[in-house]
Amino acid sequence: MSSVNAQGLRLIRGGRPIVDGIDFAAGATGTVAVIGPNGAGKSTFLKILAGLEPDHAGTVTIGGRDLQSLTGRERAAALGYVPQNFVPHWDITPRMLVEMGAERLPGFGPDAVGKALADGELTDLADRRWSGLSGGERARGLMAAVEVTDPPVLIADEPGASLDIRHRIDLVRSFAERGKTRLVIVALHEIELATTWFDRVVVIDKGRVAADMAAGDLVETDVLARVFQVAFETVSVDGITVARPASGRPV
Ligand SMILES: Nc1ncnc2c1ncn2[C@@H]1O[C@H](COP(=O)(O)OP(=O)(O)OP(=O)(O)O)[C@@H](O)[C@H]1O
Repeated sequence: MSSVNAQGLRLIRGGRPIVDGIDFAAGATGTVAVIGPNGAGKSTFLKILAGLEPDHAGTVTIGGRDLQSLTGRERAAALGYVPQNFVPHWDITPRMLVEMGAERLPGFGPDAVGKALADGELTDLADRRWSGLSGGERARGLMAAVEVTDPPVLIADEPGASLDIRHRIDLVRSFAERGKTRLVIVALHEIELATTWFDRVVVIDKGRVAADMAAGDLVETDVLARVFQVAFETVSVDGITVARPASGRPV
């Protein structure tokens, strides 16, 4: 189990700050949704947390250890990262990808690979080439390759973007379950899913944190309308108040 602590994150690209002073701290368990408009800096923020943008300013610690000081193997044990875009360099199969995930860490055998493939409903597709898979099947393969390592910290960048509604709900449900014992940080665009299934929502706008609060508190504020420039309404679902766009009306 690992807490995450990030202080003073800043990253310049193309001569401008695309992450512009983000502080973020999370305990060893829970679910955090990262939302914000296109280009707000969500992916860049998650890449910094995953150790993939080493030229950023500021510090990131995982389990109290500076991320930059970890070896590749230690980092692989500390966190799992699901990128927004993944293009394999050769025509890999889901089984090969999951095996590569499992091989990164000791103690994982064929049983774990088979279970991860089954959990992703990929058993029948396990040996099909990547080029022959649909977008959603690829997304499930990618998730399976990270989940097989059962990382203490799971960071995922729009992992449900190409999934149909059932698989998307299955995915957020699995994040909610995982968040009981692990830390899960997910960027996504579906405000309704973010406010329904995640404990906490971080809203990023123009490289900064516009709000960072419990989902139930966020829906009572005007932050969503201000940041997204769309009117939102709240509805009560199973005793949880969630936000959804009010028929796409602009603010
Ligand atoms: N290498 C780069 N050079 C210049 N600008 C960049 C570079 N990488 C990212 N950016 C810009 O930084 C901003 C933040 O990008 P990022 O991918 O983090 O946004 P995002 O919030 O994840 O967006 P989306 O919702 O569209 O996925 C964007 O305006 C993007 O064009």
